[in-house]
Amino acid sequence: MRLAFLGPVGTYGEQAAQRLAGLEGLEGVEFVPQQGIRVVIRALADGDCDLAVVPVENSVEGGVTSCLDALWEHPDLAVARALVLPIRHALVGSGPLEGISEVLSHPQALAQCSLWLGEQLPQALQLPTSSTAEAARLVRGSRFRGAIASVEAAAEHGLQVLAYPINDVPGNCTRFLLLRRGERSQRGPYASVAFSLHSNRPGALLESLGCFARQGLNMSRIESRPSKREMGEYIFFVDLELPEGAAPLEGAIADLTPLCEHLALFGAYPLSNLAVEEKAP
Ligand SMILES: O=C(O)C(=O)Cc1ccccc1
Repeated sequence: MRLAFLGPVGTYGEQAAQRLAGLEGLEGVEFVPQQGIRVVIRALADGDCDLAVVPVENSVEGGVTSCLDALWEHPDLAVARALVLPIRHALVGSGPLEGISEVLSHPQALAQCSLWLGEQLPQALQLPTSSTAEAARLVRGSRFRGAIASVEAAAEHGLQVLAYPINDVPGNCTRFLLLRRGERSQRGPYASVAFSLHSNRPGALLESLGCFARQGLNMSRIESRPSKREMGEYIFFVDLELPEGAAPLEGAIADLTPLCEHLALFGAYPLSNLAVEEKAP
């Protein structure tokens, strides 16, 4: 079984992929690194891989737009499982810290360490890369370039840890999704849906959210993305907590369908939270 993840080795995506494969009880998985989040999803959609792991939301920076857009564009893909991973960034390189004039990393990682960078390396140029581990790979052999990546990525790419932890928010964590092709399940403790509405009129969104409220479904997240067709037209992404049994979700979807131009259920799935486990004594 081939599993696509955001590579190269040493990304947070790889950590999440290994955990998610373990939680699914999969054995003999071939982990296949890809160059970007959209490429990860394409590898699954095109049948080159059987599974894919992508970041969907960060506790500090919010939704990963490329992932949300890709889910909307690929009705053939389903969410099988979710995992919340604690994210602790390090500045890695061949040192010393004072000599670093360029910092490379994934844009999310640069944003998650922006206060630290402003205080410790205010003059350093910030350069975006396709992933944190790609940044680590690129700074190898340089004394003036550093990367923001995990401690594991530093070891993987033969670099020193120059500062750790450097994320601005101590509880920084990211939710990753395990995706597969095929039917989208309606049974599981969490569900993700997205919809666009027929009409832009007073109360239209309120009416649509009422479909969840009437079934007693708690929304754990709501986010809107531009439809990209017209200014002011949106797609709403909603995560729901499902009580035992699928009936309330079926009821909500049945009520919501006539209000929507397009409605997609990405799947119902289990979620594991390693950030909570980390906090437990
Ligand atoms: O680049 C990585 O390591 C990723 O997996 C994407 C990412 C970047 C920053 C925080 C969480 C995930």
